Amino acid sequence: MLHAPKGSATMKSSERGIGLPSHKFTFSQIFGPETTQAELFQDTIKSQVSEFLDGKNALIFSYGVTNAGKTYTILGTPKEPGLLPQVLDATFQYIAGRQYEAMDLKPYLRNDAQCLGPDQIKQERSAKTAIFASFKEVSGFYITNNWSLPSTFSVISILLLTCHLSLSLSLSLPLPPSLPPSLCRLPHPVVSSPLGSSQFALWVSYFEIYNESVYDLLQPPLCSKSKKRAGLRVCEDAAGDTYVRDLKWIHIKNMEEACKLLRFGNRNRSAAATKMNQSSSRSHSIFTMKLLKIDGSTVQRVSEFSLCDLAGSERCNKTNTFGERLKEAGNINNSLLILGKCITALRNNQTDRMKNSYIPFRESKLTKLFQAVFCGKGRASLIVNINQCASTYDETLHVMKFSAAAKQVVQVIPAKSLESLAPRLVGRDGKPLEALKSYLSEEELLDEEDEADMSILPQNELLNVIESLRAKLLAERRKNLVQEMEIRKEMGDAMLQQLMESEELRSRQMEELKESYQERLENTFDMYKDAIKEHAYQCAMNRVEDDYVPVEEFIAEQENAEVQYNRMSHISDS
Ligand SMILES: Nc1ncnc2c1ncn2[C@@H]1O[C@H](COP(=O)(O)OP(=O)(O)OP(=O)(O)O)[C@@H](O)[C@H]1O
Repeated sequence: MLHAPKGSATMKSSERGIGLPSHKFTFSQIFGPETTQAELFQDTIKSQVSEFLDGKNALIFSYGVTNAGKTYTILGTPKEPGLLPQVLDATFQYIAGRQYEAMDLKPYLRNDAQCLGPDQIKQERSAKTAIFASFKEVSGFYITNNWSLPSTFSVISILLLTCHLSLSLSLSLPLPPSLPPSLCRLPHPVVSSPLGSSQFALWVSYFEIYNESVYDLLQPPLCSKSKKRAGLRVCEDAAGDTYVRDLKWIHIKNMEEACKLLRFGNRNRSAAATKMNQSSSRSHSIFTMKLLKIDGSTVQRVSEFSLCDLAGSERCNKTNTFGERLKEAGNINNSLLILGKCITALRNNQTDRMKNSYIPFRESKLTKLFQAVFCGKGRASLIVNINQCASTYDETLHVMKFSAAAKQVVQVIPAKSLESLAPRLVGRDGKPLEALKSYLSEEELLDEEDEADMSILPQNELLNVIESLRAKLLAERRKNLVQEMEIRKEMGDAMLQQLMESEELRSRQMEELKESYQERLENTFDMYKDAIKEHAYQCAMNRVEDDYVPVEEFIAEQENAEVQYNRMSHISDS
């Protein structure tokens, strides 16, 4: 239950009769400030860790306003290790004694693995050595970045009643039928050690999305500050799954190595002080583990577990944001906005069978990268961090509204029934497929309030009912509009088809006509040619007949001419 404090924008609005001063939200689970990190792990993501060890994908987000405890939830402190070190610890316990030591099998693209040659293995080893060489011996379990805060600030942080609200966007996949039943049980601590001869290799990556660019946090820092870090590209593999190209994947064997990598990555992470948090994270950081299950020298499966520490959602005026910080805030808010839009569109598509809203996964790097998980290839959980600080009330309310929308994505789909549908839930374009639409029955789509006696509802509940009815009416209108458009499109298509067919017929007839004219023309031409030839021959024959002189007459004439000539020459001589 959120009650707007005096002076907050929400309270001011409600005093003017717009909106309510109190809001009620429902979450999967709520944890108070007394909750330990171990309890949080047990009650939230433990089941996802066991699924990960069983070969499925998992994604955890920590979300909330700046300074609400997101980084604390994910990383924790040396005394209170957060979710990430606990997941790593559980994984190493699970694969203990069954680690695949050779580094010749490495994750490739999003879900594949590749076999490395001797030179590539050498490169992998030297990349790992280069990272570890930058550390002196690490003592202790886990060391985060700068946890020491100014004394005034530490007082404030003690007063913070940081809560973790957990909800999950569960789109779980069925267990592979080949899995032995022993893997489904969860004794101490998360999943029992596997039976059989399988071995496991754990590879990790750590990157951040800062100002909509992806940077590898396991890349050695640049020597010169003037040089710009190289951003990495988000690409798609043949199956349409996204992956970060040229991202460093490091093979780790124990918690000490994991701890060093985390320290290395955290040093590279873009954190800058805002007015509200001295070590505020200005980027979304994503730590991903890939577990390769290997039989002999063949990779049987690759499962992925990502923990995403989102940058704080914030309004610019509160956090004194200028220049570079302002640009960061814009990018942070934009990617969170897109995340919100995707979740809202997913929810809308699930609640309205006729709706097929566009889901803007591609509009931000964050959602593009995790599209597959949202679309059924794994299970996503959102851990919402809030604090009771009155000055961030309006932002916190915003966070809660967003999370409430995310929560509804889960409520519509019973996870068990989803299992058989999950792989077909959403197409590559992010649109939900027919399977899900037809799965939801009319009754499931009717809210309880449709059947309730509304007169007994308090005013704010009535407003909610009105709001929901308004939304339904709008959805209905939109549905009708879509149907009308579809009919128009169908008619247009049919007319176009008809036009194209008649056009084809016409051009075929033209062609035939042309051919027949051509033939007739050629025949006439031949006829004329023959006639001309005949005429020319006749003329020639006539000429021959006219000019004909019999031979005897010709000879006599010749002789006569000769005599004449001789006589003439004699006269001239004398
Ligand atoms: N549950 C908790 N118990 C004790 N201290 C906490 C708790 N949650 C947060 N803190 C402290 O509050 C301060 C702010 O927390 P943190 O840096 O995790 O916030 P954040 O939400 O990640 O902020 P940003 O988004 O700005 O990075 C830190 O000093 C952290 O140690």
